[in-house]
Amino acid sequence: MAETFSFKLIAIDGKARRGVISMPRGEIRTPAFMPVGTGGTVKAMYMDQVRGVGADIILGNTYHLMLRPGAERVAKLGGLHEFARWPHPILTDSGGFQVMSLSKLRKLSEKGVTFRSHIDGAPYEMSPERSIEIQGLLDSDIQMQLDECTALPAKPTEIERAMELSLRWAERCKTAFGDQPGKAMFGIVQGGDSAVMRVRSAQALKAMDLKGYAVGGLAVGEPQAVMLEMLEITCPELPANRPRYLMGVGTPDDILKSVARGIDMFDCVMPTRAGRHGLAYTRRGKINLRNARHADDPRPLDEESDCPAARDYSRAYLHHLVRSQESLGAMLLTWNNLSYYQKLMQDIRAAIEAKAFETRAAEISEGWARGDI
Ligand SMILES: CO[C@@H]1O[C@H](CNc2nc3cc4c(=O)[nH]c(N)nc4cc3[nH]2)[C@@H](O)[C@H]1O
Repeated sequence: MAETFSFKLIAIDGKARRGVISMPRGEIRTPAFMPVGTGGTVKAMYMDQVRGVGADIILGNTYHLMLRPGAERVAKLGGLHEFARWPHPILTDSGGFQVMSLSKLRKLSEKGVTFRSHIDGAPYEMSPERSIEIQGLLDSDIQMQLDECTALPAKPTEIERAMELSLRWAERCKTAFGDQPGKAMFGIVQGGDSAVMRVRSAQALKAMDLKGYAVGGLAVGEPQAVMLEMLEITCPELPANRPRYLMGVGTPDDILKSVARGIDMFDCVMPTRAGRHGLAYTRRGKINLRNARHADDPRPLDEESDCPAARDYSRAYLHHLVRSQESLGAMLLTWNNLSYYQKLMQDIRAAIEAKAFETRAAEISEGWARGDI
């Protein structure tokens, strides 16, 4: 355990980086995948299981938690770690993205955003200062600045406006966050699919000397090639000795390709959401357990996995659970998927240390393509 937030690079292989973030609540091995725990729970999982598959950190959402059960209430109950019984690091998103994608009647101004809850229509205001205040009430370890994520495609003037607003909000969040040595506030690079705007955003945030940097405004439906091109433009502008977090990403293939371009941290609803919809991620590719072809298949998802959900249950049983909409179906597939994602991250970290990332990445991708599943 460390008194203060620090990031150490252990090995570099091309642009791929193996590092470790040290914080009072524990260490985060990078490249890292953060299971999404939106409302203070990683859906269909016990927190001990989340830890058991190898997660060092989970993600929470300011937007959801401020609406229900309320940030002040969580603070009164001892903060999000106590509330959700997860004593390890938590990163919270700032709410801007969720306001724009979930809430109703939202209005954005220099001051912040006003909106109505998607749950009960109640009115709320969220300024950069209030977002940081809420993340503090949740006792979040890594807090994200409030930003405006531009939906793509967008006009250059729109991309520039939102990117510049986000920079002003970054300054206000840095001031509101103040000096908290055991925690971190990350800036978020915006700039849509514009190289010029991405560089301007990254350089301005670098000048603020923040403890970490997220690449935002991506994984919003753009082609993978556009996302990767934005990483090739953005990462070189960010300080090498600070963590880089690609928000909302992604599939196993997205992760391999983004690590290869210098990204250290990921979060994505894919493994948990897919698990609830009958989809299993395996080293041989994705399996849709809804498909009737599994009805009589006695094989497990992966006989070599150390995860009981992958090793001890037949595909026929999983197919039955999914078809019958049994809760255990979502539980076992979520467990399998998060276990697969963490095994992938472990594989990636070891490959970078061995200076064999490119070869290993190709082997992993071939495994998916074999398709003998
Ligand atoms: C396209 O699939 C949907 O999209 C989400 C994943 N993609 C994503 N891109 C993001 C960008 C930002 C950002 O620019 N700023 C802040 N503060 N948070 C962000 C969070 C993000 N998440 C999933 O919810 C999924 O349902």
